Amino acid sequence: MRIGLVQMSMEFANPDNNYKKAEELIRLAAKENPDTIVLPETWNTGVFPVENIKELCDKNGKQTIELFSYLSKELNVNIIAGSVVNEKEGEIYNTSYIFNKKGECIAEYDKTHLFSFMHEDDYFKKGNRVTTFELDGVKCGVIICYDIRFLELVRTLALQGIKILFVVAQWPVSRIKHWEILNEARAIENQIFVACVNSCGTAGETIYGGHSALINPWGETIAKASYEEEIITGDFDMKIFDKIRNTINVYNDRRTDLYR
Ligand SMILES: O=C(O)CCC(=O)C(=O)O
Repeated sequence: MRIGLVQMSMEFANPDNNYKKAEELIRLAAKENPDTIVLPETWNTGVFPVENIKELCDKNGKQTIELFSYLSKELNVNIIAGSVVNEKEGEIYNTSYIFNKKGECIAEYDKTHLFSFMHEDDYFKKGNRVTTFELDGVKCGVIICYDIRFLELVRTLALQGIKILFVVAQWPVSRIKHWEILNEARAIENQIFVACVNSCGTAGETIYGGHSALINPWGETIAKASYEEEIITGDFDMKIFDKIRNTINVYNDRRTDLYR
Protein backbone atom coordinates (compact mmCIF):
# COMPACT_ATOMS: atom_id res chain seq x y z
CA MET A 1 0.00 0.00 0.00
CA ARG A 2 1.38 3.39 -0.97
CA ILE A 3 0.80 6.03 1.70
CA GLY A 4 0.99 9.83 1.46
CA LEU A 5 1.32 11.86 4.66
CA VAL A 6 0.25 15.50 4.55
CA GLN A 7 2.26 17.38 7.17
CA MET A 8 0.12 20.51 7.20
CA SER A 9 0.30 23.81 9.05
CA MET A 10 -3.14 25.20 9.76
CA GLU A 11 -4.50 28.64 10.38
CA PHE A 12 -5.57 29.05 13.97
CA ALA A 13 -9.38 29.32 14.35
CA ASN A 14 -10.03 29.64 10.59
CA PRO A 15 -11.84 26.48 9.44
CA ASP A 16 -12.86 27.90 6.03
CA ASN A 17 -9.25 28.44 5.01
CA ASN A 18 -8.17 25.15 6.56
CA TYR A 19 -10.75 23.14 4.57
CA LYS A 20 -9.57 24.84 1.35
CA LYS A 21 -5.95 24.17 2.18
CA ALA A 22 -6.56 20.52 3.14
CA GLU A 23 -8.25 19.98 -0.24
CA GLU A 24 -5.34 21.58 -2.12
CA LEU A 25 -2.79 19.48 -0.25
CA ILE A 26 -4.77 16.26 -0.79
CA ARG A 27 -4.88 16.98 -4.53
CA LEU A 28 -1.12 17.56 -4.48
CA ALA A 29 -0.48 14.36 -2.50
CA ALA A 30 -2.64 12.40 -4.98
CA LYS A 31 -0.16 13.17 -7.80
CA GLU A 32 2.17 10.48 -6.35
CA ASN A 33 -0.61 7.89 -6.80
CA PRO A 34 -0.95 6.84 -3.17
CA ASP A 35 -3.58 4.32 -2.06
CA THR A 36 -4.12 6.23 1.17
CA ILE A 37 -3.62 9.86 2.18
CA VAL A 38 -3.45 10.98 5.83
CA LEU A 39 -3.99 14.41 7.45
CA PRO A 40 -2.94 15.49 10.99
CA GLU A 41 -5.04 16.16 14.12
CA THR A 42 -7.63 18.95 14.55
CA TRP A 43 -6.58 20.68 11.34
CA ASN A 44 -10.03 22.32 10.93
CA THR A 45 -9.66 24.70 13.87
CA GLY A 46 -5.98 24.42 14.68
CA VAL A 47 -7.11 23.91 18.28
CA PHE A 48 -5.81 24.19 21.19
CA PRO A 49 -9.24 25.05 22.53
CA VAL A 50 -10.48 28.55 21.99
CA GLU A 51 -13.50 30.07 23.67
CA ASN A 52 -15.75 30.07 20.58
CA ILE A 53 -14.91 26.47 19.72
CA LYS A 54 -18.61 25.54 19.37
CA GLU A 55 -19.03 28.05 16.54
CA LEU A 56 -15.86 26.95 14.76
CA CYS A 57 -16.18 23.19 14.95
CA ASP A 58 -17.77 20.79 12.49
CA LYS A 59 -21.31 19.59 13.29
CA ASN A 60 -21.68 15.83 13.29
CA GLY A 61 -18.85 15.65 10.73
CA LYS A 62 -21.04 17.25 8.04
CA GLN A 63 -18.47 19.49 6.34
CA THR A 64 -15.72 16.87 6.68
CA ILE A 65 -17.82 14.00 5.33
CA GLU A 66 -19.08 16.11 2.41
CA LEU A 67 -15.58 17.14 1.31
CA PHE A 68 -13.74 13.86 1.76
CA SER A 69 -16.46 11.55 0.37
CA TYR A 70 -16.27 13.59 -2.78
CA LEU A 71 -12.46 13.83 -2.90
CA SER A 72 -11.74 10.18 -2.11
CA LYS A 73 -14.10 9.05 -4.87
CA GLU A 74 -12.87 11.56 -7.43
CA LEU A 75 -9.19 10.82 -6.74
CA ASN A 76 -9.75 7.08 -6.16
CA VAL A 77 -7.84 7.19 -2.88
CA ASN A 78 -8.52 6.19 0.73
CA ILE A 79 -8.39 9.18 3.08
CA ILE A 80 -7.74 9.21 6.81
CA ALA A 81 -9.09 12.72 7.36
CA GLY A 82 -6.80 13.39 10.34
CA SER A 83 -9.14 14.53 13.06
CA VAL A 84 -11.55 17.44 13.33
CA VAL A 85 -13.05 19.29 16.26
CA ASN A 86 -16.61 18.10 16.02
CA GLU A 87 -19.91 18.65 17.86
CA LYS A 88 -22.13 15.62 18.35
CA GLU A 89 -25.31 15.81 20.43
CA GLY A 90 -24.16 18.98 22.15
CA GLU A 91 -20.71 17.64 23.13
CA ILE A 92 -17.36 18.37 21.46
CA TYR A 93 -15.23 15.45 20.30
CA ASN A 94 -11.87 15.11 18.56
CA THR A 95 -13.04 12.87 15.71
CA SER A 96 -11.22 11.02 12.95
CA TYR A 97 -13.26 10.03 9.85
CA ILE A 98 -12.06 7.37 7.41
CA PHE A 99 -13.04 7.18 3.71
CA ASN A 100 -12.46 4.40 1.19
CA LYS A 101 -11.78 4.77 -2.54
CA LYS A 102 -15.50 4.59 -3.31
CA GLY A 103 -16.10 7.74 -1.27
CA GLU A 104 -17.77 5.89 1.60
CA CYS A 105 -17.16 7.03 5.18
CA ILE A 106 -16.37 3.59 6.63
CA ALA A 107 -15.29 4.40 10.19
CA GLU A 108 -15.07 7.10 12.82
CA TYR A 109 -12.99 7.31 15.99
CA ASP A 110 -13.24 9.79 18.86
CA LYS A 111 -9.95 10.40 20.74
CA THR A 112 -10.08 8.26 23.86
CA HIS A 113 -7.20 9.80 25.88
CA LEU A 114 -7.64 13.54 26.28
CA PHE A 115 -4.50 15.55 27.00
CA SER A 116 -5.30 16.79 30.52
CA PHE A 117 -1.92 18.55 30.78
CA MET A 118 -3.27 21.08 28.22
CA HIS A 119 -6.87 20.94 29.60
CA GLU A 120 -8.21 19.19 26.52
CA ASP A 121 -10.61 17.38 28.87
CA ASP A 122 -12.18 20.72 29.92
CA TYR A 123 -13.53 21.18 26.38
CA PHE A 124 -13.80 17.74 24.81
CA LYS A 125 -15.66 14.55 25.63
CA LYS A 126 -13.75 11.25 25.58
CA GLY A 127 -14.46 8.61 22.95
CA ASN A 128 -15.38 5.23 24.40
CA ARG A 129 -14.40 2.69 21.79
CA VAL A 130 -11.45 1.48 19.77
CA THR A 131 -11.86 1.47 16.01
CA THR A 132 -10.60 -0.82 13.25
CA PHE A 133 -11.47 -0.79 9.54
CA GLU A 134 -10.30 -2.31 6.26
CA LEU A 135 -8.60 -0.42 3.46
CA ASP A 136 -7.93 -2.39 0.26
CA GLY A 137 -8.27 -5.65 2.23
CA VAL A 138 -5.78 -4.62 4.96
CA LYS A 139 -6.99 -4.31 8.56
CA CYS A 140 -6.04 -0.91 10.04
CA GLY A 141 -6.52 1.17 13.18
CA VAL A 142 -6.37 4.87 13.93
CA ILE A 143 -5.40 6.74 17.10
CA ILE A 144 -4.99 10.43 17.90
CA CYS A 145 -1.88 12.15 19.31
CA TYR A 146 -1.68 11.58 23.12
CA ASP A 147 -3.20 8.09 22.52
CA ILE A 148 0.26 6.92 21.33
CA ARG A 149 1.53 7.08 24.95
CA PHE A 150 -0.95 4.32 25.91
CA LEU A 151 0.67 1.12 24.74
CA GLU A 152 -2.36 -0.87 25.93
CA LEU A 153 -4.57 0.82 23.34
CA VAL A 154 -2.19 -0.01 20.49
CA ARG A 155 -1.69 -3.58 21.76
CA THR A 156 -5.49 -3.99 21.85
CA LEU A 157 -5.66 -2.93 18.20
CA ALA A 158 -2.74 -5.21 17.33
CA LEU A 159 -4.44 -8.17 19.02
CA GLN A 160 -7.52 -7.40 16.93
CA GLY A 161 -5.26 -7.98 13.92
CA ILE A 162 -4.40 -4.57 12.53
CA LYS A 163 -1.44 -4.44 10.14
CA ILE A 164 -1.25 -0.65 9.84
CA LEU A 165 -1.65 1.92 12.62
CA PHE A 166 -2.43 5.49 11.57
CA VAL A 167 -1.43 8.10 14.15
CA VAL A 168 -2.70 11.65 13.58
CA ALA A 169 -1.29 14.38 15.80
CA GLN A 170 -0.59 17.97 16.70
CA TRP A 171 2.56 17.22 18.68
CA PRO A 172 4.72 20.08 19.93
CA VAL A 173 8.31 20.51 18.85
CA SER A 174 9.37 20.62 22.50
CA ARG A 175 8.65 16.87 22.89
CA ILE A 176 9.45 15.71 19.36
CA LYS A 177 11.92 13.10 20.65
CA HIS A 178 9.04 11.39 22.50
CA TRP A 179 6.98 11.44 19.28
CA GLU A 180 9.72 9.72 17.33
CA ILE A 181 10.53 7.09 19.94
CA LEU A 182 6.92 6.25 20.83
CA ASN A 183 5.94 5.70 17.19
CA GLU A 184 8.99 3.52 16.54
CA ALA A 185 8.42 1.54 19.74
CA ARG A 186 4.75 0.85 18.94
CA ALA A 187 5.80 -0.39 15.46
CA ILE A 188 8.54 -2.69 16.83
CA GLU A 189 6.73 -4.11 19.87
CA ASN A 190 3.52 -4.85 17.93
CA GLN A 191 5.24 -5.71 14.62
CA ILE A 192 2.95 -3.43 12.64
CA PHE A 193 3.38 -0.61 10.14
CA VAL A 194 2.98 2.87 11.62
CA ALA A 195 2.00 5.86 9.48
CA CYS A 196 2.23 8.86 11.79
CA VAL A 197 1.45 12.39 10.66
CA ASN A 198 2.02 15.50 12.71
CA SER A 199 1.21 19.12 11.98
CA CYS A 200 3.76 21.93 11.78
CA GLY A 201 3.71 25.70 12.20
CA THR A 202 2.03 27.35 15.20
CA ALA A 203 -1.40 27.34 16.81
CA GLY A 204 -1.89 29.71 19.71
CA GLU A 205 1.46 29.72 21.45
CA THR A 206 2.48 26.21 20.54
CA ILE A 207 4.96 25.32 17.82
CA TYR A 208 4.25 21.95 16.23
CA GLY A 209 7.19 19.75 15.32
CA GLY A 210 6.48 17.81 12.11
CA HIS A 211 8.60 14.65 11.82
CA SER A 212 5.78 12.68 10.24
CA ALA A 213 7.04 9.24 9.29
CA LEU A 214 6.34 5.88 7.71
CA ILE A 215 7.81 3.09 9.85
CA ASN A 216 7.87 -0.64 9.10
CA PRO A 217 7.25 -3.48 11.62
CA TRP A 218 11.03 -3.87 12.08
CA GLY A 219 11.25 -0.23 13.23
CA GLU A 220 12.90 0.98 10.05
CA THR A 221 11.96 4.39 8.68
CA ILE A 222 10.69 4.27 5.11
CA ALA A 223 10.15 8.02 4.77
CA LYS A 224 10.40 10.93 7.18
CA ALA A 225 9.53 14.63 7.08
CA SER A 226 11.40 17.47 8.73
CA TYR A 227 9.94 20.46 10.63
CA GLU A 228 8.23 22.30 7.76
CA GLU A 229 5.09 21.79 5.67
CA GLU A 230 5.70 18.80 3.46
CA ILE A 231 4.09 15.76 1.81
CA ILE A 232 5.94 12.47 2.07
CA THR A 233 5.09 9.25 0.26
CA GLY A 234 6.29 5.68 0.70
CA ASP A 235 5.29 2.06 0.18
CA PHE A 236 4.28 -0.50 2.81
CA ASP A 237 5.15 -4.00 1.56
CA MET A 238 2.80 -6.44 3.30
CA LYS A 239 5.14 -9.40 2.61
CA ILE A 240 7.34 -8.25 5.51
CA PHE A 241 4.95 -9.82 8.06
CA ASP A 242 5.87 -13.41 7.14
CA LYS A 243 9.59 -12.62 7.46
CA ILE A 244 9.30 -10.93 10.85
CA ARG A 245 6.80 -13.24 12.48
CA ASN A 246 8.80 -16.29 11.35
CA THR A 247 11.85 -14.95 13.19
CA ILE A 248 10.88 -13.11 16.37
CA ASN A 249 7.29 -14.18 16.95
CA VAL A 250 6.19 -12.13 19.95
CA TYR A 251 2.57 -13.10 19.40
CA ASN A 252 3.37 -16.80 19.92
CA ASP A 253 5.63 -16.10 22.89
CA ARG A 254 3.26 -13.87 24.89
CA ARG A 255 2.48 -15.12 28.43
CA THR A 256 -1.28 -14.73 28.50
CA ASP A 257 -1.29 -16.75 31.73
CA LEU A 258 0.53 -13.80 33.37
CA TYR A 259 -1.03 -10.85 31.55
CA ARG A 260 -3.47 -10.12 28.74
O1 LIG B 1 1.68 13.60 24.68
C1 LIG B 1 2.18 14.65 24.27
O2 LIG B 1 3.31 15.03 24.61
C2 LIG B 1 1.42 15.54 23.31
C3 LIG B 1 -0.02 15.20 23.26
C4 LIG B 1 -0.83 16.26 22.63
O3 LIG B 1 -0.36 17.33 22.32
C5 LIG B 1 -2.25 15.98 22.32
O4 LIG B 1 -2.73 14.87 22.51
O5 LIG B 1 -2.91 16.91 21.86
